Amino acid sequence: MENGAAQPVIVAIDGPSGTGKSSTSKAVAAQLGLSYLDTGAQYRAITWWMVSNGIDIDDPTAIAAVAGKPEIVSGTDPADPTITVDGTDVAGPIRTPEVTSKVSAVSAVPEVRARITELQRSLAASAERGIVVEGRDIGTTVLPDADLKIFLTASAEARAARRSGELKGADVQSTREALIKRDAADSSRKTSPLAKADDAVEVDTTELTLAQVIECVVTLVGEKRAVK
Ligand SMILES: Nc1ncnc2c1ncn2[C@@H]1O[C@H](COP(=O)(O)OP(=O)(O)O)[C@@H](O)[C@H]1O
Ligand SMILES: Nc1ccn([C@@H]2O[C@H](COP(=O)(O)OP(=O)(O)O)[C@@H](O)[C@H]2O)c(=O)n1
Repeated sequence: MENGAAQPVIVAIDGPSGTGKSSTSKAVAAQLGLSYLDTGAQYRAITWWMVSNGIDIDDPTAIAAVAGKPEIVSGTDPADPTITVDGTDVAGPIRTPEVTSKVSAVSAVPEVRARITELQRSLAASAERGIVVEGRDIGTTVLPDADLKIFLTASAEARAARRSGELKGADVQSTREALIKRDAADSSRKTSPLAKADDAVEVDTTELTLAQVIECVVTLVGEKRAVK
């Protein structure tokens, strides 16, 4: 685009846990002046609400019945992404091992996905300069018309090493097993499973530094913008 008034650009970044989606998406959005949405945080937030309200996580009917109740609000500034449930800041509580172990079951419930998908589409539509949205089903289901779709991968070993580096003291082997279990649940659910869209660019980050992955995505966005 000429005269600096770039059209909004929508970037979808999907992939399994620990492939670098959050770090890459935040940095790309910040560099390009775009909004940023962590959709995993939204699924974690609704899971946190279910746990806090004593909903039986093994009962999809019970989850479906209350899926519309919590008000989940995401702040989309990549320098300060926020997440609240009914006005309470839940950025910390949504990262506990308990929520992490229950989020796949809650996010497999179709009523939960419908609710959260609607929020995601509305945030993407209102992002004036565009947005980087990261998750599991963004390119396939939430934003199938995204300008650019990226699917990040990495070996289970690399992903487990990265995650246990974050969770101080966590043992790599048990982190690896937990990751593999969550990926299997996310990939095998019926409603919008974790999957690469046919038109997504796959980037294997196993041997790349975070800076290299960011540069790769920024370059791909530039190429898309040039032909828009
Ligand atoms: N290419 C990379 N090389 C090394 N570490 C990375 C790379 N990408 C991300 N990380 C680190 O791995 C951890 C998980 O990354 P994150 O972006 O949260 O992954 P995801 O959102 O896919 O689960 C973070 O500590 C991050 O700094
Ligand atoms: N678009 C998305 C994003 C996350 N999720 C669910 O939310 C969970 C947490 O996502 P996350 O991105 O915070 O996970 P991490 O890989 O960052 O630990 C995933 O394991 C999925 O069960 C989903 O179903 N669809």
